[in-house]
Amino acid sequence: MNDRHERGALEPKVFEAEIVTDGVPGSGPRSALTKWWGAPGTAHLRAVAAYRFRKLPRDFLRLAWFVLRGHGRWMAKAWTWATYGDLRADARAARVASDSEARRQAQELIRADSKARWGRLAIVLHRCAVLATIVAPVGLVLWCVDSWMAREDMWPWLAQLLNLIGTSWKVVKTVASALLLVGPVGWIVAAAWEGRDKEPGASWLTRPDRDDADSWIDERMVSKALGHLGIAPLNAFLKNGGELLYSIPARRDGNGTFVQVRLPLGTTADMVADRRDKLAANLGRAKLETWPTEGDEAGVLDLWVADKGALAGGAGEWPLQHDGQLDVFDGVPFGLTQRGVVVNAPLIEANWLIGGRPGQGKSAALRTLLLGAALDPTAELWIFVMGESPDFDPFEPRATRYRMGIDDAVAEAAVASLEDLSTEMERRGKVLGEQPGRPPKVSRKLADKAGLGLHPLVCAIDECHELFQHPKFGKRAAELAVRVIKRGRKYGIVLLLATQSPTKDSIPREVTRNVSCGVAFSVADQIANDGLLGAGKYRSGIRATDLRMKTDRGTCVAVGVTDAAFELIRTFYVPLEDEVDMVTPVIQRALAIVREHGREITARPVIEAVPVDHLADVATVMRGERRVPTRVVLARLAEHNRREYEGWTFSDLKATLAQYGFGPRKSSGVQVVRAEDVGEALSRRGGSG
Ligand SMILES: Nc1ncnc2c1ncn2[C@@H]1O[C@H](COP(=O)(O)OP(=O)(O)OP(=O)(O)O)[C@@H](O)[C@H]1O
Repeated sequence: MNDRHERGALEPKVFEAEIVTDGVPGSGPRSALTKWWGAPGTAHLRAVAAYRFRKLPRDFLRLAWFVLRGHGRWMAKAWTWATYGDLRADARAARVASDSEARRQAQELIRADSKARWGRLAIVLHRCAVLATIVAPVGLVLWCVDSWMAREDMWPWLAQLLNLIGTSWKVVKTVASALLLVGPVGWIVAAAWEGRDKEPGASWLTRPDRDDADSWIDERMVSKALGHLGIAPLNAFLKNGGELLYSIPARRDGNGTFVQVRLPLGTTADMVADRRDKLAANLGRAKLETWPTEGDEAGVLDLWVADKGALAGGAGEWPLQHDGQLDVFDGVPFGLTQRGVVVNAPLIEANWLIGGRPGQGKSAALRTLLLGAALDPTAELWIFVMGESPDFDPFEPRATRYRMGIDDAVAEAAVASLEDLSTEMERRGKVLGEQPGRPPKVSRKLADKAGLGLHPLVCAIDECHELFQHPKFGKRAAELAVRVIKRGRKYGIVLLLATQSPTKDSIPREVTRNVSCGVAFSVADQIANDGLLGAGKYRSGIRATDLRMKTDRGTCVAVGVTDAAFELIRTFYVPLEDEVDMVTPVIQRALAIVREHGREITARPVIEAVPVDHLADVATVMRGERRVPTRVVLARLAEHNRREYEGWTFSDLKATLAQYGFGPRKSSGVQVVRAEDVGEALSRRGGSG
């Protein structure tokens, strides 16, 4: 801690002023030296050197401690080796686990190891003895000969041999005396290495490099923080000298630091995510600034830690507040991610579910998306507000459908519009099928062709839980919404839903399951969290429950908005409050853009339905079965196209089939429609048509 305080005073100062030599600025060797001295690289090196110099006494003590601890560790290792500590621990664990087989194996292994070790020692001693019995007499003889005879009188080969032995002995002596000097140094270095701090990272060497030093995060700190979470297997691993494996070492990632850690046996990422408060405290951060989530596997922890205070403050002004138009195919600027990057929220081929506690910014976020859509001259807007709220009033001139209120008429209008969207999908499907090359989905080019009616159609429903829970229209609204969400994406039809209450009773499960973009502002519990972001998100650490009411207003957790597993987004805010209305000017601009492009905004009260093909519908609801009872056919038809078939009776079905030359038949006492008859009628019609 002290390091940080001390450091501030010694922060490098870079003097940029040039020295004037002989009246010529910036010339001469003195100037070059000054420049070099003041260059950022040199200044940094000086800062590091000064920092290390100040730390010298502390480093010395630290090193001495390492040497001492290194010896301790060696002794412990030697003791473990000598007493078969590892194998004994295995045997103990097996006994505790009542695994007699494993225990027997461990004991056998101890016996076998001990035998092998003594055996090896015996072999070495034996070899030494053999060598001594050969070398000693020969050496003795040579020594005697060399003592009693002059070398000149010896046989030449013997004299040469003795010379060689003499030279070798000298070399050995020189090397030994050198080793005697170097050896202790090597020994101390090895001991210090053995006794070093085993947490990874050597950031203490270069700490002044970082201008965010007081919010320092590196592998060392992360290991320390993880080691104090109270997770038993992780603690045991670290206590036994284990080192965490960093598959991605600490690296700058936007306004924070990212690391990926492979957790040891018995520890999962969600165990860490469950102790997020502690982890945040250990890292000296607010909870919101600490994001432990599950990586590719349950045992891999992705940890992103924001720089201190980096997430405070809003996202700033919406980039399109004063100027510019937009192509919805490119997305709408929505906010800033935790990394400080602008999120271009996808609208085309996406559906949104936005939720959170009251007053946290849902409507404002929905408004931002709609403002983006409004600035695309080809986009059509339908807006339904299921409550008495003026949040979207300024959109009225730009929207082709706008209804607001708590009365049943608004719910009815919203359901009718969802029906229309369903019909519109069928029409668009047909139009697409008629285009050259049968494109699979609406593209920008097709959307621009005014005659085709394939332009982006964005339908927003605020407080949608009121609609889905409506006693009369709720069920139908849910069915239709699911259909639009599942199939609308190909046809440029987008559904945006916002709600205060994202529970399974208020929002149909299928809606939650199928929306591509989930946005959660501050939510109360796991149910609301997973209702908006998807099942299992809370468990894996993606939690909007940690967003604080009021303090984090305007900040949300979003999934599906980018390729990342989640984003923490500070949303842009286009104010619409008591006396400030920045929305209307944008809408005015949007209207001008629409006019500039020669388009018109006209209310579309009814969408022309594609003519219904009864025979084809009957064929569809046969679902490949040979015989289907007429009452089942009627039920399936109503499900398939409620508007057309809801009131149909047996007589209607019979009359319609009669037009195609067949009718229901009796089989096992019930009236059925036969697939054969339908097939024949279809082929007859195909032939005649
Ligand atoms: N991105 C933001 N940045 C700053 N302030 C915001 C942001 N979004 C919303 N607010 C503030 O929060 C207030 C409430 O926002 P909003 O009406 O969107 O909330 P809500 O969640 O829709 O509430 P309710 O559920 O009651 O409709 C706004 O009036 C504004 O003051």
